Amino acid sequence: MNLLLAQCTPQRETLPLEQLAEWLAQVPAWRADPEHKLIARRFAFENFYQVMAFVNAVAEIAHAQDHHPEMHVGYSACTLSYTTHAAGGLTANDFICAAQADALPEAFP
Ligand SMILES: C[C@H](O)[C@H](O)[C@H]1CNC2=NC(N)=NC(=O)C2=N1
Repeated sequence: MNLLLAQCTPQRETLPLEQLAEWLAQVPAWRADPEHKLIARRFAFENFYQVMAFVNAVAEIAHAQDHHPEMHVGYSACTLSYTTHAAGGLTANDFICAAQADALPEAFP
């Protein structure tokens, strides 16, 4: 699956470990928690204007994909985490949105 072009669909089953490893390798800046319930990445910026532009772009991805992150927003950084509530863990939807967030501009990649 091309994660950048993919569209989220309703998911109720978490991913098998093998698939998880393959997609984690495609979004290397993201970390899974030890229980593989979520993936997270910190994005760094020069100032709050850049942070909020990023937050709004991530919101557009969420609307388009109907899949929604947790966002921790600070003055010069935003940490995103994705999990699929309906599955109780990680699904394709989390990796699709992570890959699409990776494609947004970042001040300090
Ligand atoms: C019907 C709709 O697709 C679901 O409620 C979506 C909305 N956004 C969601 N976002 C996330 N992160 N997990 C979900 O299970 C989820 N479910």
